[in-house]
Amino acid sequence: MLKVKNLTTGYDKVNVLHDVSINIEPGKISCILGSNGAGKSTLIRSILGLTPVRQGEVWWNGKNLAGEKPHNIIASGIACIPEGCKVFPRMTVAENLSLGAFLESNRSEIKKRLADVYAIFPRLQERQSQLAGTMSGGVQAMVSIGRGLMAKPQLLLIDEPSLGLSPLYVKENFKVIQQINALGTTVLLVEQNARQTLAIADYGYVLPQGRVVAEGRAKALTENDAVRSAYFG
Ligand SMILES: Nc1ncnc2c1ncn2[C@@H]1O[C@H](COP(=O)(O)OP(=O)(O)OP(=O)(O)O)[C@@H](O)[C@H]1O
Repeated sequence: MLKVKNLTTGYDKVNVLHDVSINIEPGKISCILGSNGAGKSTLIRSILGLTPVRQGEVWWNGKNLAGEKPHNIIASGIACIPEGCKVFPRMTVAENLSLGAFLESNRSEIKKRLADVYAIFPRLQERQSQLAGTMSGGVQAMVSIGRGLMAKPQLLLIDEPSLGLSPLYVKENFKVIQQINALGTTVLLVEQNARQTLAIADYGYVLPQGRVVAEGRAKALTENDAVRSAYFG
């Protein structure tokens, strides 16, 4: 579905990703594990066409994305929930969610998607008229995930959904990610929180410093000694 082949890229004169290859299979939850500054967000930026690929290729549904503009990549079925699950604070919950469907003009389809998001997050329906910036970080994270779903993507990229959230909200949102996947959306989860991520993922890549040093089924990675000592303490 999505193949990143031998990707090397970075900023200015420095490369932050080196020869990175990943393969995202449809219907699964895949994850990229790495600590601060490992290059996780840069990988997402390269997939979305925001950071140009210096070497290597990104293939999406059989098409090489070289030179493709970010808005065309988004329109082809990839949505991204950015790091820190940011919302537009002066807009209501419903307005934030509607923005996620900006490529869809059919009003009844938008209404249906909104109903689907409210079914996943009943709390957002209760607060649909509230300004997003006045809500707790955990509820803002739900808005951000909901906004990603409003695009009805084939592939949802989620950049560190646990960042800054209390353990309770992390647990709740990870459950929602599983639920979203069970409803048919392929997920690529980029995280530092290895334990909880591997608990819901099918397959993972370990990217400590811009290079993939280990990959495998989530269960095998959980049992991998190098991964355990680096990420589980
Ligand atoms: N726009 C930019 N210009 C220059 N350097 C950048 C830029 N964005 C990121 N970097 C650098 O690239 C490296 C990788 O950053 P990246 O954000 O991809 O890492 P990350 O794994 O997502 O980490 P974090 O969890 O801290 O966001 C870091 O050293 C960072 O300082």
